[in-house]
Amino acid sequence: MSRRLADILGPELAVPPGAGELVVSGLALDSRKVKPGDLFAALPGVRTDGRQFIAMAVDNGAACVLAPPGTDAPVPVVEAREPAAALAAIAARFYPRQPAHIAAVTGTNGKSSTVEFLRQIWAGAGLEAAALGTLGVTRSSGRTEVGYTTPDAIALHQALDALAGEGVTHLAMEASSHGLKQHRMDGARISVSAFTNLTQDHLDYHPDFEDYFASKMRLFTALAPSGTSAVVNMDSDWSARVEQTARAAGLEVISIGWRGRDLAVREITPKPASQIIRFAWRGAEQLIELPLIGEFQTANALGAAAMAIASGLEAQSVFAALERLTGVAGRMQPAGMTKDGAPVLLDYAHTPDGLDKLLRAARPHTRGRIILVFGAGGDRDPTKRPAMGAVAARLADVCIVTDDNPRSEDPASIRAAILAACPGATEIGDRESAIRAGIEMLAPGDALLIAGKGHETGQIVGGRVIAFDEPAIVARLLKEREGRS
Ligand SMILES: CC(=O)N[C@H]1[C@@H](OP(=O)(O)OP(=O)(O)OC[C@H]2O[C@@H](n3ccc(=O)[nH]c3=O)[C@H](O)[C@@H]2O)O[C@H](CO)[C@@H](O)[C@@H]1O[C@H](C)C(=O)N[C@@H](C)C(=O)N[C@H](CCC(=O)O)C(=O)O
Ligand SMILES: Nc1ncnc2c1ncn2[C@@H]1O[C@H](COP(=O)(O)OP(=O)(O)OP(=O)(O)O)[C@@H](O)[C@H]1O
Ligand SMILES: N[C@H](CCC[C@H](N)C(=O)O)C(=O)O
Ligand SMILES: [Mg+2]
Repeated sequence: MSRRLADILGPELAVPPGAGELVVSGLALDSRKVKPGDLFAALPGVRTDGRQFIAMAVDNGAACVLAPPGTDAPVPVVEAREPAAALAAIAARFYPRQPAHIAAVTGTNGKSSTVEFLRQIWAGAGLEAAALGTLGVTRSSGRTEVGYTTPDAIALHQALDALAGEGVTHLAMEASSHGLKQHRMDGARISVSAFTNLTQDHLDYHPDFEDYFASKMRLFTALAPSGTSAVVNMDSDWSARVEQTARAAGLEVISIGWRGRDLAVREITPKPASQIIRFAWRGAEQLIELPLIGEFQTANALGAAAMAIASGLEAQSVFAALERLTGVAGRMQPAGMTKDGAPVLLDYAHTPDGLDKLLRAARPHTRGRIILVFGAGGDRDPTKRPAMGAVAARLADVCIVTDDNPRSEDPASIRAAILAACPGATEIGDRESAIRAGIEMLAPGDALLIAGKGHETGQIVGGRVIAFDEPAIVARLLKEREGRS
């Protein structure tokens, strides 16, 4: 695919002198991936600056460079004061097709679940639907990985174009705070947006909580067109400010949750494998049975339902669809049970609030003890480690602290930071051994929760990804236990 540079710059960027007929054959933001004829976007980064790699990009055949004003290069330079935002606009023109309806979800927790539930509701209504986020691109036919929750502008627009080309009309995507702050999805044409909740995460990347909040709010203030609907879950501490921000941006707020006005939750009754939810939709009482456990899954399912209605589906058929939802990979995922029926559940809780919600979700379903195996990621917000330890100490009966993607850090010091706030916990660094210990402890009535890895298939140690198939490991260890008894 090739395009004239002049055709992909749009009105806001000037064509460099002499580059009027220049043809660009691709886009790249990593000099190591530049191919002959590409436009190389030299973006300022956290660790370094893309401008340092212009020479490498040109050596690899870059035809032109996108960079801040005043950048020198031996090829034409497209100057942009905000090169990341400019790249998003360029990528949207280079890869012009997008699904007609794009729903975008932001918040600390619940994005992947909400977009997957929305995809299921749309698909059940006969629409060509997809979800895009941490789990990759999901279609009814299966999943392909994308590596990020919100991929970079080039990868994102390539994916949007390909999905539209395959006939996808309805896409639900995750808007991460990194993605929003780095303008990765500024070129996506959003028709409905949503906010789930806001609690601590990513304070390694965001200088403070206000910056984290403001980054999330770009979805409403900069991306969602005025007049479109924004679904706001009202049950988090930040919801009132979120609602105000959305209204000020000219969005039609649909407020949901216990404190919601459009969709007001009245009562949730947990059953062994489901929950009965009584709620009002614009004043009319509704009663449904959601075939999933955990109150947080109710919040996500109702958020998806409100977005589906905002996208044009009829409310009663959407609520009926909630009764057919299937669980999201790695979120409260049953992974087996002992022969006495003590369950093992896998979950992706990796924040203090995620753990809190997970442990509270499991409690009504557990007669005996809740045994929790968890860790915290390396090269991620270190301040969430003791906070996660404290939540675990408060709400689990037995805690086993283990490793979860130590990346470049010393795993023992990550565990130590958790253990400092989780005094009674057992420390077992090796994740498989930690799971084995949890399984060995299970008595009738107990439940084992294994948090942090969810759908992930590897343990990232240093720069290496070591295969770690948690469902298969749990199945094998349960079998071993049964073999001995
Ligand atoms: C913290 C963060 O967001 N980092 C992203 C960011 O990297 P950076 O700012 O550190 O980049 P840098 O190393 O300073 O380099 C600056 C520029 O020079 C370029 N470069 C660099 C080296 C080189 O040899 N040649 C070259 O051209 C880089 O491509 C980059 O454009 O820009 C890079 C290029 O797009 C991303 O790959 C990188 O993601 C890193 C690997 C990452 O781990 N990101 C995670 C934290 C992330 O984005 N997560 C969010 C949220 C997850 C969630 O909670 O759901 C997500 O959306 O996935
Ligand atoms: N609405 C919610 N409120 C609080 N915690 C939640 C909620 N939904 C999910 N969680 C917890 O967070 C975990 C991750 O959920 P999910 O993957 O849907 O969130 P996410 O926002 O996509 O996360 P990520 O930032 O990794 O993309 C779940 O496994 C669960 O433990
Ligand atoms: N999207 C989150 C996922 C964390 C999952 C956990 N397994 C970890 O590695 O910390 C992040 O990249 O911060
Ligand atoms: Mg996600």
